[in-house]
Amino acid sequence: MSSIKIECVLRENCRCGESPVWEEASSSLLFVDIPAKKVCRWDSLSKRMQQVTLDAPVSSVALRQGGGYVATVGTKFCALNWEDHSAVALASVDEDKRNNRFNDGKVDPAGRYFAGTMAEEIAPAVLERHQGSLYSLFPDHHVEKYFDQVDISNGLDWSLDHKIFYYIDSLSYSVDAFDYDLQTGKISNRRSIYKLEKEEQIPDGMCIDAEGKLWVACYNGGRVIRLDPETGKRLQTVKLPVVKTTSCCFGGKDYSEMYVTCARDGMDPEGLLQQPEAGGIFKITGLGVKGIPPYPYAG
Ligand SMILES: O=C(O)[C@H](O)[C@@H](O)[C@H](O)[C@H](O)CO
Ligand SMILES: [Zn+2]
Repeated sequence: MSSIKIECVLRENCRCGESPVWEEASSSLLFVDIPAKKVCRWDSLSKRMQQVTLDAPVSSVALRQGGGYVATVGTKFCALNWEDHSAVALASVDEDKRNNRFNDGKVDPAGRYFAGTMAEEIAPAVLERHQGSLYSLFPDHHVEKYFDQVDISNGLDWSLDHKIFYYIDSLSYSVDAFDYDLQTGKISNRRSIYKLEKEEQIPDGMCIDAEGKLWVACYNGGRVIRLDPETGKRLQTVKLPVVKTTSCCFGGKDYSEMYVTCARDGMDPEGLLQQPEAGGIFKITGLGVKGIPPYPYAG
């Protein structure tokens, strides 16, 4: 039996921490704080934090083949230069929707950067409905749109054989799957593989483990859950000492640790007193399962 340990490794007070990504080359965790417009990089060896502040909400970050990063900033896919703190737009979406911004994003196994949009929130999960769409930025910088009518575009990942794309529109309270064509980047045959239970609250960020099972961070649920996408069954629940858990990824040595982001926005003063680590970065060890490395953007 493995014994699970949960530890707040960085008390960062993120307003809305999101998009954790492990960078093996520097033993660092990348993540964003969306409303604070920040991309952060925490060196797990030196415990030092670096950050770049941009001029619009930054909702996801990813590695870039050949160095540097890409990020979704406002409604733009951007290339991020860590040295000079610059963000250069590679493509723009939703230009007719002034109140929209990107939300979660991740790179597919062929190096395309997938990310979806949403209307800006008035309060957490309070927003104009059906304004979002799902897009991907191809390595040649052209953008393809998959569908619209999304409420809060969130967690995404691909099966280990690259034949299935998993996706979460938070307000559907469902984890969905599509058939995936890695050659073309096309998706088809949408179906639900898991409906969240009431106490699990709102599905947010997601990642896959080396056994092909899905881990979903439950916003307002204070937990990550492990799902078997084949049977539609929940296999495990890991509770955290903060309620607004937003996303998760594997990292550390051999991807044997899980990192979880969370939010402070939307918590009342009493909640913040009870959960002083809200907005921090959590590390879970002893899960007994590993993750896989993140794919870098190929453009
Ligand atoms: O990070 C996100 O995905 C959204 O931008 C957040 O605002 C919350 O997670 C959402 O409100 C919960 O559904
Ligand atoms: Zn999210």
